[in-house]
Amino acid sequence: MYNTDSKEKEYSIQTKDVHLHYGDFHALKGINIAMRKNQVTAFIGPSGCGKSTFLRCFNRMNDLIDNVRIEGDIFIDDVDIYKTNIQVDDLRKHVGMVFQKPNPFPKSIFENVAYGLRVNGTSDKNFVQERVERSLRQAALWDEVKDKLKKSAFELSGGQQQRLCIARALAIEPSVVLMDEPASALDPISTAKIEELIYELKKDYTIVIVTHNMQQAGRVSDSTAFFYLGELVEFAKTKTLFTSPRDQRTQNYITGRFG
Ligand SMILES: Nc1ncnc2c1ncn2[C@@H]1O[C@H](COP(=O)(O)OP(=O)(O)OP(=O)(O)O)[C@@H](O)[C@H]1O
Repeated sequence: MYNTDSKEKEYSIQTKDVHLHYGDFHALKGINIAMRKNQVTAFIGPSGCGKSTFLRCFNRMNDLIDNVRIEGDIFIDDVDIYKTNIQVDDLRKHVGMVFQKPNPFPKSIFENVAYGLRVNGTSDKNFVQERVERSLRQAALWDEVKDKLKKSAFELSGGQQQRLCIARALAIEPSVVLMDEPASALDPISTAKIEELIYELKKDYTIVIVTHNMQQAGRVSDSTAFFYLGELVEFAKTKTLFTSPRDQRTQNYITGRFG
């Protein structure tokens, strides 16, 4: 159903006039954006401006919240994910997510990565083995864990656990990976590893990352979107947005005048 042919497609995520209300509160106000395939897009903006809310729209995580109303269109690889009759489970196989705090399951390292494959009914042992290894390599964790795959995921450090969660997201071969402040709970060395990893992963995936850290946005992203009070104020190539923003509000934010 999803069109992921890289030759044909320029954009992986496109939204048209997206509004989101939490009850009476208007959290997203008419967001239009087109995010390129195999690029990293960063969402920045002061606390409460709607970055995570917008990110959660892309895998329909907001559906779980009471009183949410979403209007507009969100296309992921050409499928309108709110209007087409799709299974949310299928969408989430296509759009993986990594959260702020590492959240491994109380299982072994191996089983954490194999989890999505097992849920999808994959039982071929060799296939699972290969996919787990490949995902751990992609997440730059294989060398650190290859001799202890049967150990509990909780025995890993916080930074390793986060890379394990990235491997778990990659194992089911999504097209898009959403990351909500993936390094904010980590020390500088682990943060650097996650940033390198994000840079590597864009060869194979489209990545959207929410970050409070403007230096991080500058290091890892190709394009940056600045949000303010539920509006998308400015979206541009990262270098352009940080060196010559068009909007005064962006200028104020990146120079530390608020937020
Ligand atoms: N489940 C919810 N119910 C009601 N309001 C919510 C809910 N989740 C978020 N909001 C409100 O929507 C607005 C946007 O929140 P959101 O978490 O998307 O912002 P954010 O930019 O990601 O903030 P932060 O950087 O602090 O994580 C905020 O005013 C928040 O209080």
